[in-house]
Parts: sequence; structure tokens; C-alpha cells
Amino acid sequence: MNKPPILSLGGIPQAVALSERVHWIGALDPNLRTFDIILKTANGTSYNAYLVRGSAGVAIIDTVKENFAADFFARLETVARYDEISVIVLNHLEPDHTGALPELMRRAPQARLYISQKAQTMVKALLKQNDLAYTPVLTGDSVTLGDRTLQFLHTPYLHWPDTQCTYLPEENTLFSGDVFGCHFCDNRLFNDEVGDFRFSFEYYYAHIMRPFKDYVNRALDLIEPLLPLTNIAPAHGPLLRDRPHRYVRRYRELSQSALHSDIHDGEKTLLIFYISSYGNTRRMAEAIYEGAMSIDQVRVSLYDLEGSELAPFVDLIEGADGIVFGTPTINGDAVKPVWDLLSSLVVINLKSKVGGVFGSYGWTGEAVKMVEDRLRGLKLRVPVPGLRIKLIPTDEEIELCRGFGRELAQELNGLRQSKVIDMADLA
Ligand SMILES: Cc1cc2nc3c(=O)[nH]c(=O)nc-3n(C[C@H](O)[C@H](O)[C@H](O)COP(=O)(O)O)c2cc1C
Repeated sequence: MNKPPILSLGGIPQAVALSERVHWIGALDPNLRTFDIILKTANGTSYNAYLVRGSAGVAIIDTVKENFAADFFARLETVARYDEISVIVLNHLEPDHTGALPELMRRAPQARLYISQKAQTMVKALLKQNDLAYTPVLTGDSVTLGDRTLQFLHTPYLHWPDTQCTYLPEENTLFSGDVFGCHFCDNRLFNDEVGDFRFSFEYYYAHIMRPFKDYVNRALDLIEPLLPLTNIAPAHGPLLRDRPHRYVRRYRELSQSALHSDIHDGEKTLLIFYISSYGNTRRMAEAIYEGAMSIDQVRVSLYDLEGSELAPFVDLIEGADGIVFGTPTINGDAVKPVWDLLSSLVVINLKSKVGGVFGSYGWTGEAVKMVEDRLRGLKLRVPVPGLRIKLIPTDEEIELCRGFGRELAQELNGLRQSKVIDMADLA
């Protein structure tokens, strides 16, 4: 067992060494219980900032949330003077990492600020400093501190457009921003010392990184060649010095399909979800199911939303090619289980999946249009106009439902003839 780090001496916060030239100068926030509205933080979080000392200058990588600035500055002062700071790197502009930046720049006015190319579109709106001078960087760009170098990796959308990672080759250390981070506050700091944070790591990935799986994979293409790393130094949670490659490997696993991806080779999958009070929307759903099943190379499934928890459907939908929702209109709206399922889809990428909506109604029938609009908002294609049927479907209307199912299935296997122009296609 390594000795736990000394975070404070005589009441003064202390920097913690990752190596002789690299120090953690962040802050712990053990009392936080909710982060960014969407995440629960049962044991708080940390805002990790780092200091790198080279023979020709000192770099600060990220800062902390504004109300933790005192800890950050106190720690910084234990290992460097402000007039030594030549470089400030922001891996991510969110306020939990930039809160202390204005004051840091006031104390170290000679320092040059490095942000990602994409961060340029946000930096003024976030930092509210019109005269802010900075250097935008991309993969391949680097800045020297004499005998230490900072190399930048362009890793956008992890989890904002502006995000980047910074690599210190002489120490084989990756400052990864929010990538490989988690909300887990433990004053032992290092992954081989702290409590079991696997849940927090997975939870953070599921809510923060999962919507951007394609970008995760692209970032890993840049990061994997750096293995074996000595340290991964993320912006939240434990510092990963013990076998950091495991976290890189886990990200690669998590960014693959959540379900077995090899069992439906060559087939498209269409999921039909419905809910129904008197059975009218259910009759429509069953006919749509029959129609879709008559098309080759499309595997069709039918689910009653009343009969399941919603969470397992998220993985299923992520792997599907088409999703159809059936809802009656109740009090001028679609029903809550449909909205609940739709709102739980924000953690996955739905772009260019095929969507469809149907439902029975009594007099106004708003629900179908509302859900169609929502599907377009989620970037699905809605190529077949929504199908509404007044109260109990007739035999002819049941036949219309079968046709609706056939059209959607044909859209998936590429055999649909009369393609209706969808406004989402034009956007
Ligand atoms: C409480 C309640 C509220 C309803 N509100 C509306 C409404 O606002 N607009 C409408 O067109 N139909 C409304 N309806 C009628 C239903 O949409 C209609 O009965 C439909 O066929 C039900 O389909 P289902 O059997 O699939 O649930 C309402 C029905 C109920 C029971």
C-alpha cells in the first residue's frame, strides 16, 4: 500500500505529486449530491487541476469550480510562483473547470492560454471576457516547457464540442479532461488507494459519454497508441496511476454495442412500442407488426409499454434500425410512458434511425403529430406519415395499418418505392 497523500498541512491545502514534475492542485467537493442537474453524486466529486513544471516554464492544466478557487490557489502556491506560469491549458471550458481561470489570469498575466479549436466558438460566451487572448490547438500541436512538452489531442464532444486531451510524453501522462473521469470524492486520490469507484465510472460514462459513442471511439484511436501510459489524470475522480490501460480498454468496450451485435447479421431490426387503454391502439400495433413481418430481412418485435420497465429498452433501441411508437390521445397529449421512454433516449445516438408513429383517438388526435415532432427533434428520420385512426379500427383501417408496417419495414431494407419526402431529410 502506498501512503495516502497529504492534502493539507496545518490547515493549508497542499499539492500532491504524481511525479517530481507533475502535481495535482485540484479541490475536493464531498458534499455535492447532484451534478449538472442530471447526475447524482452520492459521495461528492473532485475538480482535478494539474501543474507541470518544465525547465523553461510551468503549465497549469484546467482549474476548478469558482467556489473552490481558494484550495486551488493555495495548492498551486505550494509548488510554483505565479510569475513562473507560462502556459494555461483548458481541456474543457465547463465552469467546474474554468471557475478559477479569470483570477488565475489576473495573477499570472504573462501566461498564454491554450484551448481547442472548437472551444473558440464558446470561449467568449462562457468566460465573458472579450479581450481574452488564446491560442487554438488541434491534434499535432504542442507547446514546450523546455524539457517537458504538452501535446494536444483533438477529442471533441467528450462531452462538449470543445473538449480535448493533453499528453505529456516525457512523463507518459495523459491529462484527459472529463474522459475517464467520474464523480467520486475520496481524499486518497489515487485509483489504487480509493474505495471501489467502478459504479461511479460506469455511471459517468453512461450519462456523459454514451451519447457520443462515435466520438469516444475516435478519441480512443488517438489515445490507444499512447499505451502503456504511466498516469491518466482526469478532470474528476480518482487519478489513474495503477494500470491505467484498463480504463482505456473499458471505454472501448462500453463504446461498442450494448447488446450482442452478431446475432442478427444482415438483418435490420424494427421495434414497435405501444400502449392502449381500450385496445384500439393495440389492434393497430398488431396489424402494423403483421405488415412489417411480411417483409424479408427485417426482424420485427412488438412491445406493450405497460408490460415492462423502460430502462432495458434503451439498449434495445440503440441497436435497432427502426422504432415505431403507438399512443392514443388522452387529454390532448400522448401518454406518459411514451414520453418517459422518449426522454430516456437522450443518452443514445438516434441519428438517422427510422421512426414512425401511430395511434387511435376520439376527437382531436394530437398525440401522433406530437410524437412525430419529438422523433424529428431526436434526429430520427420519419419517412412514412403518422397513422391516426378514429376510435375502433375498421377492417379497411386494419389493412392501412398493415400497409404502414410494410412501408416502414421496406424503408429499412431499402425496398420502399414511393418515398415520401421527409423534412428531416432536407434539414
Ligand atoms: C380520459 C380520456 C381522455 C381522452 N382525451 C382525448 C383527447 O383529448 N383527444 C382525443 O382525440 N381523444 C381523447 N380520448 C379518446 C381516446 O383517444 C380514444 O378512446 C382512443 O380510441 C383510445 O385508444 P386506446 O384504446 O388505444 O387507448 C380520451 C379518452 C380518455 C379515456
